[in-house]
Amino acid sequence: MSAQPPSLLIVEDDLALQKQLKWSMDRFESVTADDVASAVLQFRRHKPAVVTMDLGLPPDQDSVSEGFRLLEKLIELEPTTKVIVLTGQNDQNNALRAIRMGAYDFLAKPVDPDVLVLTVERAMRLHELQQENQRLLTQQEGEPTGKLLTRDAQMQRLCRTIERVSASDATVLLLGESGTGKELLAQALHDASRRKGRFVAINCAAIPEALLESELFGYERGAFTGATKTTVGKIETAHGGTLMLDEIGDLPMSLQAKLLRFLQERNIERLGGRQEIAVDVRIVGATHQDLKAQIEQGLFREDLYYRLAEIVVDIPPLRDRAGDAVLLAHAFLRRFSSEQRRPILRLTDEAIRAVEAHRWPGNVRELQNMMKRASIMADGDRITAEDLGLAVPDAPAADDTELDLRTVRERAERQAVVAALSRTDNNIAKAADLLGVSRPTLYDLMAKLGLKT
Ligand SMILES: Nc1ncnc2c1ncn2[C@@H]1O[C@H](COP(=O)(O)OP(=O)(O)OP(=O)(O)O)[C@@H](O)[C@H]1O
Repeated sequence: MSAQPPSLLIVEDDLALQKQLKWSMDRFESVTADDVASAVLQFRRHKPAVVTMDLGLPPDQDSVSEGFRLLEKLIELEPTTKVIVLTGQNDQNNALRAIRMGAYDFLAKPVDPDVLVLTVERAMRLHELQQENQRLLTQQEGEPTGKLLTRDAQMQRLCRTIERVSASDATVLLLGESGTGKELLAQALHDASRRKGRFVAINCAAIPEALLESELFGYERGAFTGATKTTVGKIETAHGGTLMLDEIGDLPMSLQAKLLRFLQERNIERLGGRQEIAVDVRIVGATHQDLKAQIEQGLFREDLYYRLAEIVVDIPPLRDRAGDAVLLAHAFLRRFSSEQRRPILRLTDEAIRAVEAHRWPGNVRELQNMMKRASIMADGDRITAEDLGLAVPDAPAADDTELDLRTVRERAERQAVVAALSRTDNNIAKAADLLGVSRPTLYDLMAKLGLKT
């Protein structure tokens, strides 16, 4: 028995030819079959990456019906398999039909062994890369920041920072416009920290000043009129976990002092209480405000700022993340389509350009809401710029002042690849077509630029 599992299945009913094919492709571990039943059996058993198959199979060698039956079955069993169909000369129609059904490639008989080996090799390479990509994707989903979709280099770096600081107890300050994903990142930080307690978020801007103190610190029974029972505050609720103070720039001065005291001493006193309660909580502050400017205006305590800002994470707005708007638009459409049990909605090319050009003042939240509305309102399976209420841009503007050729080239390459992948919703074949390169070249480029599908 060979050490390697077979990666190639050769389906050919002419045994002499089958032997010849096996011999000419002896660099691959292969198994053979001579009809639909034996091919399916071998396929299920070995899950080969590549199959070469004849279309004329028994019992009806002169027709292509058995061949197509097998092709359909193989693609159904494993859509990622690369099937190479060997057709008769002048059999263009069947070749095209096979490709439409999901075959990877076709070759006309008699097949040149060198061409065959080359085609199989490329198919194997592609299969391997796709498996690797799939593995990376599932791995990414398992990561704490896996729910955060991005292909932007700065955002990816930021995710790694979040994962890295998660193990420490450092207080983290997330700065970013509204809807940029601050809460998503705070939650990811908590998940990655493996702190056993809960993740609790409180929006400091949404709660009236009079109530905010009791919300945060809790109160004892009888502390004020209406305090009929002792109630723990958000800080205590998050004991052992993470407390996100959203819109911390809106925290009233009186509470800033109290929060600072808590951060220094790590214990709280409930309203109306006399006892100090030690609380172990990781604080994550978040705001869309410019805290430094607020400090200058006397609206935010500088000492509190430095307590909060042990690690500062600047989240870029969506408009500055290359390719992300379209990537997210596709992802949201897929999610909403499946939630509404309807076929996946697609953006027209014009809609894609409009999404790319829009400034997204409300960032990811605005985009998410727009896709949700569009998916509810859509009549057919296409969404136009008009459906989205977006203007169609004229021509892409270029304002590149960078003149170092290598930097310019690399940036342009990354932009083009990211845009092509986003536009085609990660369809490698279509993205490669758009870019005018072969699929293997695109995979090489993606590897070089550190991009995942
Ligand atoms: N990169 C992303 N990938 C997927 N979903 C995202 C991403 N960024 C944000 N979202 C989603 O967008 C919505 C808004 O994000 P989130 O609430 O985290 O933003 P925020 O910065 O906290 O907003 P605000 O400042 O208004 O509170 C959420 O539903 C979130 O799940």
